[in-house]
Amino acid sequence: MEQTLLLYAFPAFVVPMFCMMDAFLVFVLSMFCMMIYGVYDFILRPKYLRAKLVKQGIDGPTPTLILGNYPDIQKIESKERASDATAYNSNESLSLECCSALLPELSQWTMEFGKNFTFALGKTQFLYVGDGDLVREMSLCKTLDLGKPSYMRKERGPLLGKGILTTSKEAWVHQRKTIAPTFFVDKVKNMLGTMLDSGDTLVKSWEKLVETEGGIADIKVDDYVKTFTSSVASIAMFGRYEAEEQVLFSKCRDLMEVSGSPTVVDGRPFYRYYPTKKHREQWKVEKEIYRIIQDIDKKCKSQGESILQTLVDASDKGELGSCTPRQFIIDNCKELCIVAMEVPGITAIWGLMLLAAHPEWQERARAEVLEICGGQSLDSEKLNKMKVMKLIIQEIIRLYSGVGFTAREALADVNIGKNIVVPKGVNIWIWPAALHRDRELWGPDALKFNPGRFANGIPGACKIPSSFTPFGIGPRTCPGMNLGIMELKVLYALLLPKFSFSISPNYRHVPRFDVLLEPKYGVQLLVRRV
Ligand code: HEM
Repeated sequence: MEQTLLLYAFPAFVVPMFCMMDAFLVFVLSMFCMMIYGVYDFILRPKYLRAKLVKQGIDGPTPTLILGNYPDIQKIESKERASDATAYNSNESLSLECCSALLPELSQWTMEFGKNFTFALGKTQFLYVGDGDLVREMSLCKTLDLGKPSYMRKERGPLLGKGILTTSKEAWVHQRKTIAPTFFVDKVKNMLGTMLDSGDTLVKSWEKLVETEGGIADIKVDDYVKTFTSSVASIAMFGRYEAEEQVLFSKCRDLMEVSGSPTVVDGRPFYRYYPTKKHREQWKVEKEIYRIIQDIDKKCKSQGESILQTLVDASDKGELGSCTPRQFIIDNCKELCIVAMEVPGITAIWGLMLLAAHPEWQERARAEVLEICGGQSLDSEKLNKMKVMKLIIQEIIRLYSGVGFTAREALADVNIGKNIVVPKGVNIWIWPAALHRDRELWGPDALKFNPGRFANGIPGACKIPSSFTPFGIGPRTCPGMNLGIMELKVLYALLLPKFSFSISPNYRHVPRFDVLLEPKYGVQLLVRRV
């Protein structure tokens, strides 16, 4: 009897005890696994990646545990980062050196370790490629194992989402095959009419300003230029540029503004999840953009051909990766709006500043436009004949192409040329601003604005032509290149015959690198009628 009672009591008493022990064991085990994983992820893996690079002759500053080289960066930046320049003094020549002021740590490490070096931001190991020969090898590397860094999607989620700029492998191939043909030369040629109309609106508004200001207007050109690029982008994307699209592009600008520099660069891991004021603002604007694109999409269905329609058609076929069809449409649409407005916009703004600071080249370009157009309206044939303009645009994008880094992540071990194997997990950075100012590649006048250097093409200007990378490298080069160049040409060809410009005494020459390389306080010009 006693035995039977004990048998009955056994489960009632012991089972919960076992359960508690089980739960405790599971807890201890999972803590142990997490610790092991943490040690592997934060300490062993970065050490292993760094050792693999060092073994191949690529050295760099010694990282600290967990934080990597963040402490070094803070030390160097607090010493070296230039304070904002004062107003531009027209008696002095404009300094086109900006790398050591923007990211002094990269300049210092280049001096210490050579043009290629390795460093760590937290647990992420980087390979910085500043050597023209290695850039050339990279540009020949076609493997899909060179993808986009995962930190871009994590840190830039609200801004970029899962569109073409952040995806890799087969999902990227599908996005690329969908998007790139929409910017082929024949498609871009058809956008000329739109560009001329938008450019004409800009010219008329400056004419009015100059007139009301008594012959010379002090104009901050940024908003005018970005309205021009937004309207061109909008008509390509949606077939129209009306109130709703104007709100969309202005929200995209707000999102860029609140996005600032990525946290992987400023050193606060997991910071992106904190509901700070800035982050809440980003999440709010992101949602607004999502809603507006959805609304436009409903209306666009009846509008016929547009890039949005192309995205919709491709969203239910091909490899979407981790995207839902809706994300495929909306994230790509948002990315394209942002890129097509901001990058040619910022490049065109820098270009106006450079032309204003170099009246001799401004005059040559004006004379060429007047000679070729002879009072007639612009067309593609006339644009193609503008040789001086071509040189000027090449020099503008050499110095200030707007884009910060060309970034890649090795998604498997990747051979670059014959000598280097980049181990899986390493991020690669190429910095065009530094590469395009390298005296060994461009000669002693690398820091001068000299469009004439391109008179014999890129090989005549640069010792290793494939290290001229304003539009990136390899299979991921910019698909919007033709559109971007044509926008610059049209804008300058419309402005130059009407206006001459010089730099306003209120201009402050402070390049800023957040999402893109832009003029921190905008570009302010003194504009007169010719
Ligand atoms: C002067 C103007 C422009 C410049 C200097 C420029 C520059 C660049 C650069 C450097 C890249 C990175 C390439 C790489 O990672 O190797 C890029 C990518 C890209 N650009 Fe542009 N761009 C310009 C205009 C445009 C325009 C007008 C569009 C049209 C939407 C556009 C769309 C894109 C897209 C979609 C990508 C991502 C390509 C991919 O990852 O497959 N760009 N651009």
